[in-house]
Amino acid sequence: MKRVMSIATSDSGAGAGIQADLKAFLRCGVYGTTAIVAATAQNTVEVTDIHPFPPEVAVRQIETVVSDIGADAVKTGMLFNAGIISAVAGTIRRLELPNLVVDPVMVAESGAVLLEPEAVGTYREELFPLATAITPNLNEAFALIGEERDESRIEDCARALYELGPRAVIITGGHTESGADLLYDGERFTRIEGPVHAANNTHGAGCTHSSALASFLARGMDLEEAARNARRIASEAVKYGLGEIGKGAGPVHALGAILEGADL
Ligand SMILES: Nc1ncnc2c1ncn2[C@@H]1O[C@H](COP(=O)(O)OP(=O)(O)O)[C@@H](O)[C@H]1O
Ligand SMILES: Cc1ncc(COP(=O)(O)O)c(N)n1
Repeated sequence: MKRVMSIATSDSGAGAGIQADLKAFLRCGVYGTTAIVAATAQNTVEVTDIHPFPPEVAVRQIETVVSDIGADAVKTGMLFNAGIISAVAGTIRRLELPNLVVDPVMVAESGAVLLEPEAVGTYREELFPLATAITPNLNEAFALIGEERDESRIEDCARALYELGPRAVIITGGHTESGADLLYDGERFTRIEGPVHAANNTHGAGCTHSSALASFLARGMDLEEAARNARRIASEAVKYGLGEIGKGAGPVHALGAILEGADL
């Protein structure tokens, strides 16, 4: 079984973050491991607290897991501050970890700020150059290049992000008119189309997408095939989203499709 590590933050409501990543790994047929860099006190409505751990806590978890279990791919999720981003980037570089997917989480579905504003530069300078792919949503994509969101300029935005050094950029489509993800590999643009579902229960969609992408890269798919399958898994998780859990945007359900009709 391929091994994929999530370096990210705990969501106590378990819709997004590390908890969503583990569910997506299970769905994608890989063995998931975790380095937890911070804890949020969070539900489907709000984030009431964020506790970042000292950067060394992330480093030790990554080293300890990799020295025994190894990793065929890595995804990063919410990293919260510059110190953590820098320590994670340095460790990934030193251990030469393959197939890095960077999901630059900045704002929660509920509106809470999940990245200290001054940490944007650390993402751009230290982590993006190591990435096989970065997977911002439309809002994050424009925020990362310091511009106002303007969907008509999405290709220029992808080009500007590509110039920062990742091997590819995928701007996810949950907040676009078409609902398509946009893949840019420095040569061509590919629209990753698929069904658009009534989008009420999307808490964790981005986390599920980036975890699935890392899983399919670990399993040996090329980037385009991995991106198509990642959109399929994320959109399926939205389709089966759990409206009855919590009072806000319900958590996605990564295992919904395969548990349907299962004898529990
Ligand atoms: N309503 C929806 N129907 C189908 N797929 C969706 C829907 N919302 C999001 N997705 C998919 O989920 C993934 C995450 O997208 P997005 O919502 O843009 O990220 P985030 O959760 O970080 O805001 C993408 O592959 C996107 O296409
Ligand atoms: C700990 C944590 N990580 C990430 C997200 C973003 O979630 P989404 O996948 O909905 O963008 C979150 N709300 N909390």
